[in-house]
Amino acid sequence: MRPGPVTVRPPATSANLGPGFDAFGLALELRDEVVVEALPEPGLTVEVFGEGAGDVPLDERHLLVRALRAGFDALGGQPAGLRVTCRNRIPHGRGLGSSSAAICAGLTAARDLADGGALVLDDDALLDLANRIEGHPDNVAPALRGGLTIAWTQQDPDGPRRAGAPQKPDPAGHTVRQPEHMRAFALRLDPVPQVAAVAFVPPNRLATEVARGLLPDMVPHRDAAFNAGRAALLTAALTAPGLSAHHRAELLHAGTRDRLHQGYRAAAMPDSAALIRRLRAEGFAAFVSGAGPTVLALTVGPEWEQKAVGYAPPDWDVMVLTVAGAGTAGGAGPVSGAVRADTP
Ligand SMILES: Nc1ncnc2c1ncn2[C@@H]1O[C@H](COP(=O)(O)OP(=O)(O)OP(=O)(O)O)[C@@H](O)[C@H]1O
Ligand SMILES: N[C@@H](CCO)C(=O)O
Repeated sequence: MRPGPVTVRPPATSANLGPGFDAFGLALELRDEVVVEALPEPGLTVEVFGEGAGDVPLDERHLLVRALRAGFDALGGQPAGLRVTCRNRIPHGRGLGSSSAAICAGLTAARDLADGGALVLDDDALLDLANRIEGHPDNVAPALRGGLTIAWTQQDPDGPRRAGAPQKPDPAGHTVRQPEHMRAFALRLDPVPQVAAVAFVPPNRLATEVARGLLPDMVPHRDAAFNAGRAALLTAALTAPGLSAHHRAELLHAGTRDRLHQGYRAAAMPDSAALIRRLRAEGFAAFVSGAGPTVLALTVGPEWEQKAVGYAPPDWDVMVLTVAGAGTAGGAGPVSGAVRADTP
């Protein structure tokens, strides 16, 4: 075990993007910064500045600490002591992937501190472990890899006893929600550089668990077929080169329609639903970010960004965010800003 400290900077993420429920995710250039140090003496110190300060627990229940513990378990052992410092910018419980950022930061820091960590927990195993803690892969995939990701789970080709993944919940309460025999995968794509996002963040929170509880067990076949087509269209609208801005904006608008989750959740976020209606009526590709209540509008240039910002309700935060080319664990795309650096 290296003492560190190591610094990791996980990006915010927006999941679903309209039709890609539990599959699509986009990494956004808004990052938390986490410093983790392994100490020779027993004990745990957690400091939180910014988002979540005074709110999240500062002990073993802290989500990032739980991810660190799960990471160290998978890597073969816990350090004697830990010091964790979080400088958070991603708002909590708003649909911008704060919980995934914490999980991915914890796992990546554990891997960076462990001797030979990347050999034991490679990028695929890291994604799978992150998904086991989060419960769905669409935020953790872009949080780890950056860019636009399409995530899915399928039967583990190596069987349920593959090394590096926890087999069951342990007494310390490290959550393992995904069935053991299922494994998470993700494909990373690069949106064209013109695409950015305007995030409208309301003052109120909506917990993902609550929003998931509003979804029905069954949906009409025609709605499933509708979303499948729009999801395919959105992938092309985000990545196909050579489209005019006007044509791309039209395709993004059509490609961000959804019938599988937003309608069922609208009553829990009526202001978000109203803002989406206004933005879409003006041609913006607007949708609920993740489980909400943040509204995201995909844009195709500075004029669109500036116009969209004007729709922000008075007491909401509004941010123009570029796509993050690099995730917590690196990424193949263009990097805006340092992603990870060992603190001297
Ligand atoms: N950086 C963090 N450190 C510790 N706990 C966190 C952190 N970020 C999120 N959490 C925990 O996760 C909760 C928010 O998770 P939740 O999944 O409801 O929202 P989200 O991740 O912000 O949104 P979404 O999953 O829809 O994108 C917080 O209330 C807090 O308990
Ligand atoms: N796909 C998840 C994302 C949560 O961030 C949901 O909408 O519940």
